[in-house]
Amino acid sequence: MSSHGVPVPMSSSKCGPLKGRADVPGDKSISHRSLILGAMAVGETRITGLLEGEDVLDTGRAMRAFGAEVTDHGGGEWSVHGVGVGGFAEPENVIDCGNSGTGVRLIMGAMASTPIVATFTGDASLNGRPMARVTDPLALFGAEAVGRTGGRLPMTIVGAKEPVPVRYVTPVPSAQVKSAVLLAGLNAPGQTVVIEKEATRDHTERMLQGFGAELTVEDTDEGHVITLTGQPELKPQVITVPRDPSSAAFPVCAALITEGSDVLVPNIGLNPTRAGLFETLRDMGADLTYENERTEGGEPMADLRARYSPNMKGIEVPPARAASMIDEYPVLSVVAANASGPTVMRGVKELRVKESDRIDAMATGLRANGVEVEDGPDWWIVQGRGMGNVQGGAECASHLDHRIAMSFLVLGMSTIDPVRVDDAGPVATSFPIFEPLMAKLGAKITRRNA
Ligand SMILES: O=C(O)C1=C[C@@H](OP(=O)(O)O)[C@@H](O)[C@H](O)C1
Ligand SMILES: C=C(OP(=O)(O)O)C(=O)O
Repeated sequence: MSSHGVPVPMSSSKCGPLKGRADVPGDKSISHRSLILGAMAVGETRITGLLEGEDVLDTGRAMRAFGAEVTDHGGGEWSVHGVGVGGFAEPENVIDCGNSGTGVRLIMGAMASTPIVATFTGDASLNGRPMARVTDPLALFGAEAVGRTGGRLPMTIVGAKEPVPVRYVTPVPSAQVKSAVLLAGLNAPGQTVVIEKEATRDHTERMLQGFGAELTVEDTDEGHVITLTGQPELKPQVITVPRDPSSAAFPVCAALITEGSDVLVPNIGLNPTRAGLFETLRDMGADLTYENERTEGGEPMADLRARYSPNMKGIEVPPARAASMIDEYPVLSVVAANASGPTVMRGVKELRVKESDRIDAMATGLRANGVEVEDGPDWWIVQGRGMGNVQGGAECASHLDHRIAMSFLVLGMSTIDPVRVDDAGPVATSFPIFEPLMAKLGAKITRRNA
């Protein structure tokens, strides 16, 4: 569905080699956090390379509703004039976070320890996703939440009048939950502690330190212990958003399965909490190299070079790697379908509560296109058919999920018959230039009539 609610059906088919350079947009996780932390700092944060996808634009609008001045200077340059920790104003209207779990959960955290009331909603996908995972810990700060049955949006959060700091062990491996607690901890006096058993993306921790908060991270027997001292004055920052490894995944995987391809995806952050897919592809035998490796803004970076890799083998993906590639399993399953032998993915229950049930969405579409897939509550196995041997020819449902839509469009580049996607509109949430970028490399992705 486009943001206007009209489905955007597309199809993709075999094409000549993909060649050239793919400049993917800014990192979605860092873009959300730049706007939210900018709004909680005192003074003006400048942001270059912000992802101008619908998810992030919704977060920008939300920050305005809470009183920050958010200005688009054009060309990915933005500024946020923040109101300080505890300075959020009460929004006059409902906050619509669109399709974005990150947006709504982080913003709920950011306002939960301030004595204001806000009501949140989203699209049909977001309104079906679980929110108790954030409202449970936010209640410990003193915030109250009233939503629909099952802890679903629309939901009203009554911020704590006298917030208290919290010690919280995250029950699910989720950077969104961790971040919501840390952002709520900003306006609680004393130390808020979050403990996670499995490390998840650490952008909130790094950025909070960058904004001047006192935050320490320790590895202990209990897990990863993050301690934040509340009520700091956050100092505005100048931020250059790195390009998004989760978006880079699509041209990289497309190149690996399209005959003769050689694609360069420059300036990709390889923070170990995000780089699991690329390691996995290399373990499968992909011709994927890191060129020009360097460190920028404290983050490891490289240019990714992906070449057609006809002899990849299925593997058992280490479950310990799941959090570092959680958004990349759908497109990995497309590569797995073109590898030889089974690819086994375990410890991935979280895939069932994303924009769609991603195991079910991919398994159904892959099966319809001639790939054998088995699945259980927290695992799935894709039986690889060998490069170029997937039949294709079926229509796949994207279920309002950008990553499902893009994954099936990548699948169509390798199949014998074209693959159709019922609605690629959601791609605009995270990768608004996906279509022209892939076309420039040589992909055949076309819009169809509904
Ligand atoms: O914190 C973030 O920016 C994100 C965390 C992940 O979600 P979970 O924390 O729910 O796993 C990921 O799927 C999402 O795309 C972005
Ligand atoms: C899961 C995702 O996003 P979110 O949770 O922010 O909707 C994603 O981008 O793959």
